[in-house]
Amino acid sequence: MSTDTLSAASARHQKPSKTTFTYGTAGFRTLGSLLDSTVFRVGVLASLRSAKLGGKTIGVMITASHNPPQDNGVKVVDPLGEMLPQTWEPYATQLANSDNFEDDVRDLVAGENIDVEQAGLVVVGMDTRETSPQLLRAAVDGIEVFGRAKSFGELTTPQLHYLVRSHNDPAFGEPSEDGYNKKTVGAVAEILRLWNIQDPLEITVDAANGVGAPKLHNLSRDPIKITVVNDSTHDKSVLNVECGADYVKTNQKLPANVRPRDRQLYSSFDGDADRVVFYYTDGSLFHLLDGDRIATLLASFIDKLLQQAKVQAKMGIIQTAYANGNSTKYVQETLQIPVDFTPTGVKHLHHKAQEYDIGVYFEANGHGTVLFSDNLIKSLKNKQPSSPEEERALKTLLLLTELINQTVGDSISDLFAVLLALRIQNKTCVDWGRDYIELPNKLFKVLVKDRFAFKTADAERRLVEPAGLQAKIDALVAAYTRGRSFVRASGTENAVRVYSEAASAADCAELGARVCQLLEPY
Ligand SMILES: CC(=O)N[C@H]1[C@@H](OP(=O)(O)O)O[C@H](CO)[C@@H](O)[C@@H]1O
Ligand SMILES: [Mg+2]
Repeated sequence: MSTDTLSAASARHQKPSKTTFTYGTAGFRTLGSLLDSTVFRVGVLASLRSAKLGGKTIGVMITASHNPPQDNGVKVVDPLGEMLPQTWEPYATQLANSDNFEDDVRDLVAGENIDVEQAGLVVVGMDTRETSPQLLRAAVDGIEVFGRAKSFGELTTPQLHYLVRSHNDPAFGEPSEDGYNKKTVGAVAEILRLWNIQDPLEITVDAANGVGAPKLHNLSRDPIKITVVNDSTHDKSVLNVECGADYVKTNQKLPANVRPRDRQLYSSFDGDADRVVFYYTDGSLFHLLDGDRIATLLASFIDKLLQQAKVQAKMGIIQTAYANGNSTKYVQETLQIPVDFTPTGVKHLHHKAQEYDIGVYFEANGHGTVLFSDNLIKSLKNKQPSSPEEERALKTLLLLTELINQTVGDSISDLFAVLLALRIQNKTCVDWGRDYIELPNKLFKVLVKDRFAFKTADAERRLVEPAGLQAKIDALVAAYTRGRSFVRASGTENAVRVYSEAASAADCAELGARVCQLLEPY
């Protein structure tokens, strides 16, 4: 180990005192001004991860997604574009907080039996935040202690995942941003051609003033026509402010600067473009089409294609406790597709989805994707169609496996998949909104002394600690028709979240407020 380099480099990235860092639902996330040492250390960890895996390419993404402009964050991406395995998360947390960094690195190297000479490439991307460029430099500094860094500058999070995967697996696509664009636009164009659709795919997207904006501009070429609003990435103070997928989903209202025409579809990305939600207005009414809707739309579209292609496949939809109760009912009773529940955070949903031939996973907030198993792709490729209809369905399915990001939720590819599903099925946004009627639901954020005191079970739907609290929630819920409420600690913010739903909006608000009151002593 080049201890001199490690100590010299780490001396340039002093850890702030009195701050504890935790690798949570989506890596480290806090004020950007506090993160220099953490990002440097994550850089070191990423190159060690690469060494551990015999030199495979690893990714580091600098972003705080939908968080406010002053925040930032960092996460590590594994070779096939998956999240860092949970067994390595404690190493990340330990190194970030270590007062004996060099010793702890040495212990990790010995404990995991890592040959640091094996450290290979780490690709790095960042969102558009003010602190991102300096944090990117800290990451590179850390990576270069043992390995090699390649910075791609501004990227969406899913583009970084794509790049990691394509560096390790050339069949996945060209390892460049241009390769990502070509793969995406190529699949869209080919699907439109198969279905003889002449008009381009058109929509207005609120890009949250984030990195999705320039990336959408790059992609907006024949046959894709996108109008981007909230695309001010130069003004660093407006990222995610009164706009973006999280704002629209949480407040259930239009973002700033979108002036909709009635019954027309609009969409919002989050700050790093891995979440997308849709909506339309009808008079004074605002209709949100969230991640639950995207899952049902794509699953039913794919199901139809499977039938047309005469292909048998095991499909499942993966949800979290935040999925609307009526979406679950619709999937189980009308679509007759099995539903699984996992804890919050795409890493959990992603793993569950891998158990199916086709695993459709979306968090209600619009973060998700559709995974196709290698076996299924192989059988789609090998199948000899016996009619033109069958052939078109088979080809469309194969192109969807190219279009839809197989590594992580991706606003851009999800956007196109949704627009294609609607267009091919001649379905309007109003039809889509009528698939099922959502139960009124509300999300609350409660500040508590210690969010880590809140421990859950049953895919986070029940509290096991603090003792006795779940029984009180159950007693409240029992009084409301179709009532449901649960409490869990956020993994990205210093708060506890409360979710409520019920048959009427008034009941939903009252139930949620009462559950929030139960948290006052904590
Ligand atoms: C209710 C909610 O939307 N929670 C979000 C949020 O996690 P929390 O652990 O709830 O803070 O951020 C995660 C990362 O983006 C996302 O995966 C998750 O769905
Ligand atoms: Mg995000």
